[in-house]
Amino acid sequence: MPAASIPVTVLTGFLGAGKTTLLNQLLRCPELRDTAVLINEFGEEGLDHLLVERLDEDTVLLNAGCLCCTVRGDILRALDGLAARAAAGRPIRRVVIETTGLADPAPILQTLMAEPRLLRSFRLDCVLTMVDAVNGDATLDAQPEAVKQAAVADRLVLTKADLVAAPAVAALEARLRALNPGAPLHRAVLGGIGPDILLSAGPYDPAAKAPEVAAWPDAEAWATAQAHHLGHHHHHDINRHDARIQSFCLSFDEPLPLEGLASWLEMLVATRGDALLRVKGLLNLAGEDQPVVLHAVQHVFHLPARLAAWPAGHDRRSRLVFILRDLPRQVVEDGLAAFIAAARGAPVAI
Ligand SMILES: Nc1nc2c(ncn2[C@@H]2O[C@H](COP(=O)(O)OP(=O)(O)OP(=O)(O)O)[C@@H](O)[C@H]2O)c(=O)[nH]1
Repeated sequence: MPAASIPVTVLTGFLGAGKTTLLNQLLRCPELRDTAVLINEFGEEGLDHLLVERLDEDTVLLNAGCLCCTVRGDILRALDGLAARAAAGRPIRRVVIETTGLADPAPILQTLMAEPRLLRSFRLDCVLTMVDAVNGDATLDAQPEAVKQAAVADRLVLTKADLVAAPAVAALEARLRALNPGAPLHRAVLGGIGPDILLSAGPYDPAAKAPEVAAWPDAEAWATAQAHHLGHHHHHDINRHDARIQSFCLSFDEPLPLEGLASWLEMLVATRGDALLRVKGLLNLAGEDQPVVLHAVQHVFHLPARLAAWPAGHDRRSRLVFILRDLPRQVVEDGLAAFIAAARGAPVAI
């Protein structure tokens, strides 16, 4: 491993756990200047690249998709590009890869630990896994990738403890400690944690993990070799995520009435919160100059936030990204259209 290799942090955690919130806070710290960021989102069209506040030439978007070979190819290409820029004198002191919330982290770890040309310039430093105190317990029960994310972590960060009673937080922390006894467990409310969470973590040591966890990246290498051998490498591996999960983005040219949108979302969260893995919106609301960001995570509808301005270079259409389990797109489109039409016929209150 060359002494000058650039440390890479993998930032993971289930949908809506608070990864982008933490990243935005960390990227403001002077200690983390010269950090490049790779963002991978699930679905055809994501919004994270618009919600990460520092968007510059060192922020790279990976093609949306599950973590099959296609996305791994993107990671390789993106890291090659960063290595070339570092060699040409650009100060890149660290890389953070924000994975999709549905990502099984093993393919990324395997790529980072075993790809010879990456090892010349980069070293896997730390896997930081965020767990949401509101949904964490249910998510660990239902989603095997969330268990993997927590089990491979070097550091665990529990978020949203401000929304949950202390005994439930303590029970979830006990579960996480049992799942990954070696990883220090921190808490962060709205991304409030210092840069040391990244700076003092690495290097990643698979030998320190439970034996079956340490074996995951190798199992991954074997599976990849098989897939290539079988010529499957351009297909999504549906086992990487549940085939019942789908993602899509709806966009709207005209400003939306907050009233109709909010009543529809409240209804959806109340009746189908189980199906609503994630909703993210960047919205142009009628009567508002600033864009409004909206987040729902399963049964939790977070307080909408205003951004200071529209992201540079992007039009002002509203976009709503959905990640749903067992809820057809048509049901969502029809319900939303009906609520919007009803609200447009009525006076809009902001
Ligand atoms: N109350 C509270 N809300 C939080 C906390 N951390 C994050 N949130 C909110 O949770 C919502 C989702 O946060 P994000 O940072 O977008 O989550 P993410 O993990 O990047 O989401 P995906 O990229 O979809 O997986 C936002 O509305 C945040 O403001 C926290 O500690 N407390």
